[in-house]
Amino acid sequence: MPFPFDISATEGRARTGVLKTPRGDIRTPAFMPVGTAATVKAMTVDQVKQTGADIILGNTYHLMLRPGPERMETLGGLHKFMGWDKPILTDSGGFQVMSLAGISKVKEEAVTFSSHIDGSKHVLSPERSIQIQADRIGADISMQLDQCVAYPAEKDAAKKAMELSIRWGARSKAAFGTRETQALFGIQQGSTFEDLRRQSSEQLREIGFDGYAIGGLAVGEGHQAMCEVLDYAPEMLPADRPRYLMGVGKPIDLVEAVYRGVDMFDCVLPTRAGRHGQAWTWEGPINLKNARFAEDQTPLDPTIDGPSSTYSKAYLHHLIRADEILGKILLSWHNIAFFQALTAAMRDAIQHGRFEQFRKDFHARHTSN
Ligand SMILES: CNc1nc2c(CCNCc3ccccc3)c3nc(N)[nH]c(=O)c3cc2[nH]1
Repeated sequence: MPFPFDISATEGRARTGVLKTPRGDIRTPAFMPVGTAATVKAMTVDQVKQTGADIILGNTYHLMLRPGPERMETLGGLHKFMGWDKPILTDSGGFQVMSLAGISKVKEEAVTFSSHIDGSKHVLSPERSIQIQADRIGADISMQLDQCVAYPAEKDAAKKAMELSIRWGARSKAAFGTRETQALFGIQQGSTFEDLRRQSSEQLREIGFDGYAIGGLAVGEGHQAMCEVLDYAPEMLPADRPRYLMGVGKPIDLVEAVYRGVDMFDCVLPTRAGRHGQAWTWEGPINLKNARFAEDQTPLDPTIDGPSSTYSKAYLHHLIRADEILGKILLSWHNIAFFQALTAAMRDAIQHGRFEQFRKDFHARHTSN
């Protein structure tokens, strides 16, 4: 029985609802902070909770290299290990292998690669990825193993990767079996080719998943090209199940993807940008390193609880300039809280039938650079 997904309101293609899991409810549209190596970088789980996040991401690739799948299970699984008792979604590791690992080889049977940490050899098959995600890490939501092609892609290469991903999707589903307290999401591929994405969607639907991700985007195509794919891709997927756009994105990407029917997001941007002094605001990103903040006593955002409303830009400017650890902590915390405030505002707008107005106001106020 898949997790109940109750859509409480829609406006055009945008939806708002709740994905109910044994470890807690996930309010959608949802932004999922990324916790690569069993930590949302520079934040305690309590701080992550305070931002309003309902779910975080774990990463099979990183965790299988360190501390290792079997040790993770010995230690009671990721929730216990890191002290996060709400839902965790893990990616299957294939994307990270292609972007992080040393030499890697993709075969029908599995991906083989050498660790970027110590060069050790590893094998990731659909079956092994499911075992690591669902049984060793204990993820509430696991992702099928897939192959994401770079952008731009030749249509033939995109077709081959999409068809391999479908075969791996079927093997992932078979390995996952039927579970009462855990879910498995399929991943749509097909690069920027509408017919490939349609073929992928139809075959994913036949296999049957608890939720469906849109993969193969945020790989360098840019906002415009991504939106052109999102003009059709989300609605090729079942309307009654969650749609997760992987690796996205900037605030403007979230607004435009929600407008086109996406429910769930993950991105390293809030924490990564925070560590480099960038703070996200309703007017767009600002960099606290900039001298113009040296005597600015206003807070980042008085409407957001926590560091966003309790510290001056001048203080944050000082911390970042001094490369103080606290600067990375406070800006990561603010950015995650801002992304939660953004998704909360979109949920509220859709619930009250004013998302169109929200989207217009957002564009008027936000200058993305
Ligand atoms: C940034 N752009 C982007 N990211 C993509 C990802 C990874 C999503 N983030 C997962 C993560 C988990 C923990 C720690 C860090 C990251 C994808 N994952 C899969 N499986 N397939 C994709 O097509 C795919 C496409 C992507 N584009």
